[in-house]
Amino acid sequence: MKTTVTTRTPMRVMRTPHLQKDIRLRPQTSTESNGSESGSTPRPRDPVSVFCRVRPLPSEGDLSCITVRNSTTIVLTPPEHALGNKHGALKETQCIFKHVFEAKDTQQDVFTKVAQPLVENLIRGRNSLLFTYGVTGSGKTYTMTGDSRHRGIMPRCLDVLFRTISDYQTKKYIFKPDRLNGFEVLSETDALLERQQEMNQRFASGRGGLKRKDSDPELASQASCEMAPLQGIDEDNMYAVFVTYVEVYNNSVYDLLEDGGIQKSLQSKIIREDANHNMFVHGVTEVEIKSVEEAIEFFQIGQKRKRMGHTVLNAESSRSHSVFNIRLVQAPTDCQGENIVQDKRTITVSQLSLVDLAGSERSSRTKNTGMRLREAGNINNSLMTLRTCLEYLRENQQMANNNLPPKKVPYRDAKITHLFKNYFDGEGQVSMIVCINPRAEDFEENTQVIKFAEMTQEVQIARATPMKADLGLTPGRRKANKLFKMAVNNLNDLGYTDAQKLDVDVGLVYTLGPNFPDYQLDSPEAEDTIELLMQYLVQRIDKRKILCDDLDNRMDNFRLLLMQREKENLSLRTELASLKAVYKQERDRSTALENRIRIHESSIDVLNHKLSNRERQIDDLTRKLRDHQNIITKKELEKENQKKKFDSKLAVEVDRRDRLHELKHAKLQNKIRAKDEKLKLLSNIITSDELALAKLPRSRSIDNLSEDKEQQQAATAGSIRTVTATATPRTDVYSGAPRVPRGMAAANRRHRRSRSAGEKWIEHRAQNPVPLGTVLQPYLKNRKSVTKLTDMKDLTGHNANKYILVSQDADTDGDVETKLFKGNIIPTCGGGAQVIFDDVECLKQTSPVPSPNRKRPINVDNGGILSNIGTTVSGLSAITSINSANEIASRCNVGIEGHTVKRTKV
Ligand SMILES: Nc1ncnc2c1ncn2[C@@H]1O[C@H](COP(=O)(O)OP(=O)(O)OP(=O)(O)O)[C@@H](O)[C@H]1O
Repeated sequence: MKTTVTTRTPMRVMRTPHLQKDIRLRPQTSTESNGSESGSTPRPRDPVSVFCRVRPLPSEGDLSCITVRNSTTIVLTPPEHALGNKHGALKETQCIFKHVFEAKDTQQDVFTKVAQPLVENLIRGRNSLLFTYGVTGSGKTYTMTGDSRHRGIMPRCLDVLFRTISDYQTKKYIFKPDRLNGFEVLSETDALLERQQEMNQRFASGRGGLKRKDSDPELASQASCEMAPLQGIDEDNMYAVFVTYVEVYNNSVYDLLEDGGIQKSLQSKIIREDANHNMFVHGVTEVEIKSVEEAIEFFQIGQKRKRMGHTVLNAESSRSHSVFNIRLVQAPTDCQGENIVQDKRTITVSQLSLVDLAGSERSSRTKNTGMRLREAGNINNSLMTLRTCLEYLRENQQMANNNLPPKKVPYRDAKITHLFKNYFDGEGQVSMIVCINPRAEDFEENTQVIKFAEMTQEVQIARATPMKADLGLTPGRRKANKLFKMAVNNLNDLGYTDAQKLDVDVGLVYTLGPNFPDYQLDSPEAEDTIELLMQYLVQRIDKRKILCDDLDNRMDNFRLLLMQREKENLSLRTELASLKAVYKQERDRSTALENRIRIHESSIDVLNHKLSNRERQIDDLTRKLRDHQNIITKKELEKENQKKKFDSKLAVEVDRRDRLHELKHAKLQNKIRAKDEKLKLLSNIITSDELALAKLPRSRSIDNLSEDKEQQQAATAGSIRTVTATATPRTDVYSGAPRVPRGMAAANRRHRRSRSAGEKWIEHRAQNPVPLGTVLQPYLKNRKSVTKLTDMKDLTGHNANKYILVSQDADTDGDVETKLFKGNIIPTCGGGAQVIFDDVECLKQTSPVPSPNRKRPINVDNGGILSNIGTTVSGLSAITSINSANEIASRCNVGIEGHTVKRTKV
């Protein structure tokens, strides 16, 4: 990017670097000014600017000896009591100054007229000296320093200076004092290290160093200012401010900012001359400051040290000269206007010295003795030396026109004159404020002061020529760079990311510099003009050479760049062609892919539609499933509840049955015991019958008896013929003919009788018997069914001769077992009847489905009473047989006892 910045700062003086051996600002030396000046081109000179400030009268009753006539003139009127004014011998004295400040004039007025031009000098690289001169109490310190409400020249100078350079300050320690009145340029890294070291030292310990408070309201109020920044700053330079504060007391120089305690501060310093013939206090503490508050803080530290030193030395503050130096260091920035050129020769140092001189009263008037007298003597000596120096300077300058040899100026006679030798002897601007206390008592001292001021005004000081290095860099580059960066940032914000890669070009601007000087040779100073023109032409030639070289370089660079671009262009064209082919292929491929995508998209739509339908269905089904599950859960709960109820009922039932069973068992036991006794009785009867029968003839009756006996035995022994009804599938098998048990006689007398021979059966059964679902039924032709045998007539009333007892039981497996106990009814001699059981038929209906509770059949050996008829006879059947046998026995009771025992249920 090419910048179009063509404005140049007015103070720039072109000077080619190769001609400049040392481009530091270098005031002329006394030798040059006094001796060799005659032979060289005369430099423009300005008289010392002397201002007068008349303070208000200390008290209302005081008489004044001063009258301010106008802004430049005062009149000194001798009071009547003044020395040598007998009979009005003394006349009024009128004195003219550059400007006279009256009592009503403010500190700002004084600053604007006196000090502001000096600060402008400072910024432009010129040295300046301002000192206040006057008797004690005339307002020197008030003018120079002021107080918190009426800030003096010094804080105002700092304020306006920092306001002016605020945007152009370097970081701390970029410039570093070399302890020989010069400066070095440090790199960013070194400066950073220095800053870190300083910070470490501050935090390390609370040593009595120059530690800075963060914010002091008093300082802030002193620092606050309403002044506008000054014009004319070189915006391509970077600036740093350094201050020193020294005191000259009894012709010794003390450093007021020295770190290390009062003892060290009281060690006097020596004044030395640097390589450029500038005078400086050797080893003085030079503090870099970055704000006006910081500067005032250091000033106050110095003031404090000054007071402490005076206490130690038993001195008076107004007996010393104070010198507060503000040094402005500036150096140009590089071609990009960003960093400082790392070359110490490019540094320009300018200085503003603010001097508050001690009071100038005579010792005879103050009537001092001893120490004070010595102080006064020293003060007078130093002020006298100043006066002498200025007088000699004036005389030398006046005599220079007459070609007379110059007088040696006695700068070294006093420290204060020695320190400022280069101002008077070299170049710069010197200003003096003469402070006057207008009271009549100070008339004589004021007269002396005014005489000194008049004389000083006649001294000419060479005008300072700022020597700034011209490195051929483009003026305004810093601003251009700043603008360029702003533009780049704007472009970046707008989305042009490539903008960041752009480089700013703030190279040389093709101009030969300032206008040609006036070259009219008809004036008396023609020779000077020619000299000036020659200098100007040399500068122009040099500048032209620089520009030509730069142009050649640029042309070469441009050619190279052009060739490079052409090559790039060719390769880019080839690349473009191949890319176009690739692009076409890719476009075809993408079209095909797009078509496929379209097809897939339509099928995806169909699938999506289906999917949504399916999802709806799934939702419906899920909802139904949930309903069903709820119903099932509900039912299961109900079932569970019912089961619980049933279980509880069952438990109650089982309990009740168990109890009944136990009762029955106990009853049975009793009955068995009774039956046993009865059986014994029966056997006794039988035995007695046998004995009776034995007496009868062996006949058919015997056979019958034996047959009956057999039947009796069978009945007694429980001869059982078991018929097993197998149920596969649910069919009942009835054997019909009873089988003879093992070990029994094969003969069955019953079959020998005809069935039609008049058998008449009494069927004794339950009220509602379970119907026999068997194929084969018991054959009972003439029968009468009774449910109860309550009376004898029931057994004999029907001419029945056969008795059958039908018993039905359901076992645990649910099988129904029907038993038919058969017997003959035999009338007894007592008119009763007895039943002799001779047969048992057992009909069993077995469920075709095997019950889980059904147990494997077991064989029971009952000692011949119960025969085991194969494995098909169940254990339960056997037990039933035993019960049946018992029952037969109980039935026998009917016959034996003549049914005396009441049977509730058979
Ligand atoms: N122009 C002024 N307006 C108002 N007050 C002033 C003015 N000049 C001086 N004073 C006051 O006069 C007093 C003495 O002034 P100052 O200390 O500045 O005198 P000085 O010349 O510095 O004395 P010394 O030589 O002893 O240092 C101070 O209190 C100050 O406020």
